[in-house]
Amino acid sequence: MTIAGIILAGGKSSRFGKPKMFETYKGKYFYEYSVDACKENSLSPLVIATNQNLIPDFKRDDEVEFIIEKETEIHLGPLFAMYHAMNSIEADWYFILSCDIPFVTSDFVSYMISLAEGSSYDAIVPIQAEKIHPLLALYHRRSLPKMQQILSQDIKKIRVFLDEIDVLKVPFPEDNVVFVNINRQEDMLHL
Ligand SMILES: Nc1nc2c(ncn2[C@@H]2O[C@H](COP(=O)(O)OP(=O)(O)OP(=O)(O)O)[C@@H](O)[C@H]2O)c(=O)[nH]1
Repeated sequence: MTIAGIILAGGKSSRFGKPKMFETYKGKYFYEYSVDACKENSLSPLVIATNQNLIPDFKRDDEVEFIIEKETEIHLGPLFAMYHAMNSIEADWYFILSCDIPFVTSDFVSYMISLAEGSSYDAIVPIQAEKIHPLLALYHRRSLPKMQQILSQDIKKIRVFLDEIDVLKVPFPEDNVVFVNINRQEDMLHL
């Protein structure tokens, strides 16, 4: 079973006001927490999906590749970015990680991966207090055609895609901080 790691680190960061993947927490860029959690689980290939404008600020790392969206694609959102990256990489499963979740841990990634072995689900997605976290989740290669179909209808909502595939929803306790997600400057108060 091959599992690729895909870190989504593009988008507009319009609510945050500046590219949030380069915000720091305890001396590390936000996106580096995702990189490290993937490395510790030997996810390969390990890629960062981003765009040309952001590329210069990422640290060079021999273990990390970049998938770069074209100028016309950079504002198409996470569902497109997932599809674009997954479609360019050969793997059975893809671990998608959002760049704005600095509390993501290797143990979390490891637990999610343990559920993928032998699984016939199309996606394995965490859920906490009834909130689903599709940008910290595993997607099987077999979900790609449905993703493409949804995008071809100009639908950008991941929820619509999830309704069309077979999803294992994995419950996490309410006090688990892994899912703390930074969208606005005031969210930094939770760190
Ligand atoms: N590669 C890539 N990643 C994206 C894109 N849009 C969003 N993301 C990533 O998806 C995750 C969730 O993004 P959002 O916070 O919903 O969107 P955003 O554009 O980053 O921020 P807002 O403008 O504040 O909505 C983050 O990790 C983003 O970096 C995109 O078009 N390309």
